Amino acid sequence: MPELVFFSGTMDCGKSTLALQIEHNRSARGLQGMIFTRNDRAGAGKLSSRLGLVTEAVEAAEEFDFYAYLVDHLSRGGRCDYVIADEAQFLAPEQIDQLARVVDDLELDVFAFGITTDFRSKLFPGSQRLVELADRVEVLQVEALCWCGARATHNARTVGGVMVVEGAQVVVGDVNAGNEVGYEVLCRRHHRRRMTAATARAAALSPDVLPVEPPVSTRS
Ligand SMILES: Nc1ncnc2c1ncn2[C@@H]1O[C@H](COP(=O)(O)OP(=O)(O)O)[C@@H](O)[C@H]1O
Ligand SMILES: Cc1cn([C@H]2C[C@H](O)[C@@H](COP(=O)(O)O)O2)c(=O)[nH]c1=O
Repeated sequence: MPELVFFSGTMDCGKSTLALQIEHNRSARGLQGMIFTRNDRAGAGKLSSRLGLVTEAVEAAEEFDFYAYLVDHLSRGGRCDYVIADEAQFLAPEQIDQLARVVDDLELDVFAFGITTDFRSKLFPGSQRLVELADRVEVLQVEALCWCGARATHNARTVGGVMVVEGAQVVVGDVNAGNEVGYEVLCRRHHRRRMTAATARAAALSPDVLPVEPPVSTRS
């Protein structure tokens, strides 16, 4: 039975790498996939992973219709055995509906990859629709870590090194970027407290932070 699967996680947890692995393993067995992406950091029409692998993809822009594109491709005698859609958080809800129709009416597996929530910890509309429609939601096994060592579950945006909670939902960027706009993955506790690795380091070094004395009753 073909499925719509949503592989989700924070930034930098290996989603694009897994997309490339699924593509590799299936094409090694003679299957032919159609790869789509939107706004990959490597540029239009690319699906790239931080491990250095990159492959060509169809750029699914705003008005792109996945169902119509695939019907057209197949009716011209083209082949497609499965579909991969990376950076699926950027897709419009209607485009996710099209992907579900690809599964149900064209009987193709669709593997979608994306982050669930934005820098404000709000759902991206595309991810919300995926959670609503997917046959399965898979959280990636390789966990990205917060600076404190806990599992990172949230994405923070920094502007000039400072965590922000206001701004446009979509700003293409990277972790460890050192650019004006960057991203950092954090656990919920530190996302709530707006404590990035840099602010935690600064607080630890600050002379304003006094060493904490244990309560009198516990002193030996
Ligand atoms: N130099 C490296 N050596 C080993 N693994 C790396 C290296 N750089 C990145 N990675 C792995 O790649 C992951 C990021 O993969 P990527 O597919 O780009 O993530 P995503 O698409 O989820 O943002 C990191 O979590 C890490 O496990
Ligand atoms: C949190 C957040 C992220 N983005 C952008 C930044 C990157 O370009 C992608 C995520 O890519 P990855 O392969 O999962 O690392 O999304 C954004 O536009 N808005 C956000 O809030």
